[in-house]
Amino acid sequence: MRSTAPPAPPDTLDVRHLTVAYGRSVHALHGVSLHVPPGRIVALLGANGAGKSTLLRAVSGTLPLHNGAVEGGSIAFGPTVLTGRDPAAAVAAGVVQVPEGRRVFAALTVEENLRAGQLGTARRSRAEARATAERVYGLFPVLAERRHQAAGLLSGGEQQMLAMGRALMARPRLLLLDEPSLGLAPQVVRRIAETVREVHRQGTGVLVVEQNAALALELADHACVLENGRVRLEGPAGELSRTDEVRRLYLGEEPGSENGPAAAEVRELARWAG
Ligand SMILES: Nc1ncnc2c1ncn2[C@@H]1O[C@H](COP(=O)(O)OP(=O)(O)OP(=O)(O)O)[C@@H](O)[C@H]1O
Repeated sequence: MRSTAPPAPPDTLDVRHLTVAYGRSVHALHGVSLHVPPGRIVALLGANGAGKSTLLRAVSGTLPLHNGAVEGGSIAFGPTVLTGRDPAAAVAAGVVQVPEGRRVFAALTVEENLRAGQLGTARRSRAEARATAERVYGLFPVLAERRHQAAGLLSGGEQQMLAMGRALMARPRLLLLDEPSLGLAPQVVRRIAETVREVHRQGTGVLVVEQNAALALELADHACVLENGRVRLEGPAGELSRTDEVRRLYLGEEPGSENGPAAAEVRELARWAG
C-alpha cells in the first residue's frame, strides 16, 4: 500500500526541486526549493539573471506569458497544486502577484483599477468589496485623494502603490512582489516598506524579490539567495545579513565593517521601523 503524504498546512507556499526553462536553451532554475510559512515575509536575493523573477512567475502562473515552462518539480499553496496552472488558479488559491513594472491600466481611474483587482476572485457582496477598497485607501491615503483620476497621471511611486493596492483587492493569502522599490525615491520606498509590514501584520504572507538587499533583509523573516538558478544560501534574514558573503556581495560592505553604506541604511530603517 502506498503511504499518503500528510496534508500541507494551509497558506504555506511549498516549492520543491523546481526546474524552469525558457524555450530549449535557457535553463533559468535548476531544482530550487523554497518554503514560505503562513503569514511570513520571505525575501529572494541574487544578482541580475539569478532566476528571481522566474521563480515568482512560476508561482503566479505567468511563465507562459514569457515563453517559459516548468520542466520539473512542484509548487503548492497549502493543499492546492499550482505547478503549471494559470494565473487564475493562483489567484483563486489566494496567491496574487503585483505585476512587474507596476503595470496599471493608465486610462482607467484609480477606483476602476482597484475594482479590476477583484476580477477572478470569489464573488463578494458590495459591502465587502467596499470594505476591502477602504482598507486599501487606508493603507495608501494618496490613492483615496486621487480615486477619480486616471491612473496614467499618477507618479511612479503612486503607480506602485496602486499596483499593490489592486493586488490587495483580491485579499491574497500570499502576495508576490517583484522589486517594489525599483526606481523609487527613498521616502516612497519607506511608504511601500511600511505597507508591506502592515499587510504582513494583517496576516498575509509575502514573497518579495528586491535588489535593495538592505531593505529586503530588514523586512523579511527569512531570506534565500539565488545564484545561477540555484539556492546558494538561505536562513533567517538577521543571520544572513551577518554572513560575510551577503555583506560583501549584496550589502556592499567590507566584512567586519559596521560603517558601510548598507549598514547605515539598515540602521536608518531600523530607526524608522521603531
Ligand atoms: N522571457 C525570457 N526568455 C528567455 N530567457 C529569459 C526570459 N526571462 C528571463 N530569462 C533568462 O532567465 C534567467 C533568469 O532570469 P530572471 O529574470 O528570472 O532573473 P532575475 O534574478 O529576476 O534577474 P533581474 O534582477 O535581472 O530581473 C536569465 O538568464 C534570463 O536571461
